[in-house]
Amino acid sequence: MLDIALRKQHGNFQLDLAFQSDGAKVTALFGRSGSGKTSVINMVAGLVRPDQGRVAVDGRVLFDGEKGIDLPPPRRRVGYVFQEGRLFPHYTVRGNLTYGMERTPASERFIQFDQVIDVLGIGALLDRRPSRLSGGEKQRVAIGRALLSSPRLLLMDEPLAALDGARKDELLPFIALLPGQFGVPILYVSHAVDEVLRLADHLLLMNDGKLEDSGTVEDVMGRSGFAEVSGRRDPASIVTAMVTQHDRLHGTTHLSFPGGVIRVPLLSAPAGRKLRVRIDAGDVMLSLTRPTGLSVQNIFPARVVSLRHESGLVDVGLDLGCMLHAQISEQAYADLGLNIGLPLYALVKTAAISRSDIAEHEPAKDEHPTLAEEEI
Ligand SMILES: Nc1ncnc2c1ncn2[C@@H]1O[C@H](COP(=O)(O)OP(=O)(O)OP(=O)(O)O)[C@@H](O)[C@H]1O
Repeated sequence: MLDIALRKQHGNFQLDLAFQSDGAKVTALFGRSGSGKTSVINMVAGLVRPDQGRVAVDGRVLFDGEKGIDLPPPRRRVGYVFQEGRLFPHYTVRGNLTYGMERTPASERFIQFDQVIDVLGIGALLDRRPSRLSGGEKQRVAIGRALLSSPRLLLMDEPLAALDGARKDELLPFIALLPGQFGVPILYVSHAVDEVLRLADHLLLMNDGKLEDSGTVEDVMGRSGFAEVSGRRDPASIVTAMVTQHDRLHGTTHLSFPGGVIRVPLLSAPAGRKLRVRIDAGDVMLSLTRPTGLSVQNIFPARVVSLRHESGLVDVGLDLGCMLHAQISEQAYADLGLNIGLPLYALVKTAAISRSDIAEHEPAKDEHPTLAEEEI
């Protein structure tokens, strides 16, 4: 349980927010550059002192402005992974890894060296210096070093931002494994939608030093504040789905979800894999009758459950076993005669769902991420 309230004046910039995150494995702090994300985690880590506030992790108070509690960083039991590894260049990988471990009293160590090496796949790197590691390897070692201090909370500040797309895809599954394997919750700073989709349970949306929204990934990504901050056209729905089959002939993968079967562009994830799919509200069309003679493959019976008028558009909430949002014009709303409870059909074009809108959410228990040979 994270219980955080922070106030800080940085020149003209004022940070003022409070949140709690109970039971989440990964809490994502999402916002534009300069919204104050790094400042928040620096204050949780004890690297920056808030003007006022309180920071508690599982009931253990790390900072309380009123009570004069301000634990120094090493006593906070918080691990920190920075954007670019920040490994000690004069230590080998082994030296970097044991650094944090040796500073944690033996009675408080609950994460084992061998387990970290194994989960992060860094056994072959132990005798190398950081200068002989690729970007992805450096980050895995940095994660290992943070974990080996047996932290009660892991802070990650855009840990993938310095990596190219391929390395990023490779590291994401490792990060997804961490809370389950080590039982350490993560506060994860990002401004990448795909990372949040993949990793987070709880989402905090920051804007100009304030918390603009907070809740489950499904809820927050479905609201207009997130669309605005992430530069997306419309709000979106996040549906949870499972891979059922690949239709290579037609280049599609079939996913089962509460609304039926949705076809998306061909994926490599195996059958049975659980995914999150992001569907932009503007990509959902509505029809009062089941359409025929259309190219659209994804047609779902639905019922209107909410109508929200905003800036000349109507957000139509649909129940099709799960929630799906459609965004239509006032004209279309009037022409269709929409009202609450009306049965209709929701249509989603397969091609409108891009691969970056689909993320594995829970890694399969019996699988371990695989690594390609990395070029330095
Ligand atoms: N020590 C400081 N002194 C003055 N201003 C600061 C200080 N640290 C941060 N700021 C200001 O606070 C604001 C928030 O910065 P912060 O780094 O927390 O944002 P961010 O959301 O993490 O951005 P980015 O994604 O670019 O890292 C910025 O306007 C920044 O210039």
